[in-house]
Parts: sequence; structure tokens; C-alpha cells
Amino acid sequence: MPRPLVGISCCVKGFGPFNTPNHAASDSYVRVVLGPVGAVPVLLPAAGACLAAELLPRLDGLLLTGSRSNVCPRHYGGPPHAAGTPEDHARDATTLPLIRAAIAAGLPVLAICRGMQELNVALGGTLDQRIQDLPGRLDHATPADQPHAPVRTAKAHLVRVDRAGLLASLLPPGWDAGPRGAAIAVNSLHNQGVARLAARLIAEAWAPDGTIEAVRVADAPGFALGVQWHPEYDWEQDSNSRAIFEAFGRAVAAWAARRTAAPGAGRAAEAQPLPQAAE
Ligand SMILES: N[C@@H](CCC(=O)NCCCC(=O)O)C(=O)O
Repeated sequence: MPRPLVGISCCVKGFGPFNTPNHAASDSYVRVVLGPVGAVPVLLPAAGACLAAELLPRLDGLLLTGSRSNVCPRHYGGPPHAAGTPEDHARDATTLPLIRAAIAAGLPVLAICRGMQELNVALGGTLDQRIQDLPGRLDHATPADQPHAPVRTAKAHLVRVDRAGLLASLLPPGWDAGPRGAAIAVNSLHNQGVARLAARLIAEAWAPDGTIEAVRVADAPGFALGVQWHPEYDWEQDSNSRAIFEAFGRAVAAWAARRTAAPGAGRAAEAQPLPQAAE
């Protein structure tokens, strides 16, 4: 049987001397899909809502990536971002409908950082835009003055995990047996966070300041998990991070087996006209 296909959400980023828009996803997501997820990575361009119906029937999983850009507040009725806050309207226009269609179809979904924020917004939740400015909250942002690699793998804080949740069920045996109890250490590279949790989401993990750090979709027919941290940066060293991707990979493999047995399974919506290619 051919290996399963996992779609990876792209951002639109300017590259080169003319800042030409490119559809891009970090190499860390490609490597984790090839590695512990055990699938073939398929980069999904941020080309709009039309992609959901075209792509979903051909995919076995959806990996929603992190990004420096932020979900535009008009999608959740929030105030405009402070000047200079990066947005990516093309990504929003692609991922928000894609998430709704994927969840409805039961396609396995793993949502990381911006991806978890998109999952919340796609299902009707709202975001805080700078949690470090809120009273009593921690600064979860990327330290600006430190080099790339260590800051992405360094543990920034603990996360208390609901022992009864999906996340706890997939962590390695004994994950909660040490002195920390039901808490794991995570990295942290975000400014925004869940404000109002979407009605269909269940919080599964919390930072010490109460920030929601993991969610699952309560009524999802398939695997649907979001984490606010970045397991893709340290899965080679961290067994908890690796376990998240392996569990996603098992769900993806099961979906692929069903899709192969019954082609057309997962078809979520009627196809829409494709957009014109950019000039
Ligand atoms: N922009 C949002 C989401 C944060 C996020 O996904 N960060 C990814 C950073 C990747 C990296 O720096 O390597 C927010 O700020 O909350």
C-alpha cells in the first residue's frame, strides 16, 4: 500500500529581492511527517477555500503548522491587531474552511501553535492577542535576543495535563510518574492564546498562568488534537513530543487503510471553482 499523505498548511511569505509571495512551510514539519508520523508530506498552498473539497478526499491527515503570522481578528470579532502585527489573510482563507471540512469528515488533524489558534477560531472561539500584557499571565513569546536552535527546543514552562484526555492517553507510559505528576515541560513561541474556547473544544492542558495549551474536538469523528507548543522542534530528544506525532501517525495510517478500501471516504463538500493562477 502506498504511504499515507499528510497535508501541511503553508503560509504566504515574501522571498527574494522582489519579496515575491511564496507558499512555504518550515522544514521541521516536512521532517516530522517523514519521520514519526510515517507519511508523505504534501504542502498545501494558501490558495483559498476551494482547496478543501479538492484536497481532503486525497489526504489521510492534516497538519496545521505554527507561524509568526496571526489569525486576522475579523474572523473572531476581535479588535484590530496592533500596528506591525503580522497577518496572513491567504492562509486564514485556506485553513479556516479546511479545518471545518476536515473535522466534519473525521480526517485526523494535528494543530500546532497558530494551527491550534486556527482550530479554535474555525470552530467559533476567540483569541487574546498579547497574553503577556494581561494581568497575571506569563510571557509565552519567543525571546528576541537568543539564537534560533536553543530557544526552539528549550523548555519554557510546565503544562498540566488532564489525565483523562486524549493527550494523556497518547503520552509514553509513566509520563506522569515523576515528581512533577501530571505535568510535562514544553517550549513556548507564541504571543496569542485561546480567549473564549470554541464550544466544540475541550481544554486538556494548561500553563501555570491558566493559558490553554492543548485542546481536542469533543465530537470529532476522528483524531483531532491541538497543542500550543512546538513538539516538531524536539521530537528527536523528547519522548512526549515524539509520542504526539506517533499517535497522529497511527490515526493517519488507519484513515489511509479505510480510504484505500473505500475510495471517496472523507469526501467533505462539493468542489468549488479553482481560483485563477496569479499573474
Ligand atoms: N503568531 C501566533 C502563533 C505562534 C506560532 O505559531 N509561532 C510559531 C513560531 C515558529 C518559530 O519561531 O520557529 C502567536 O504569536 O501566538
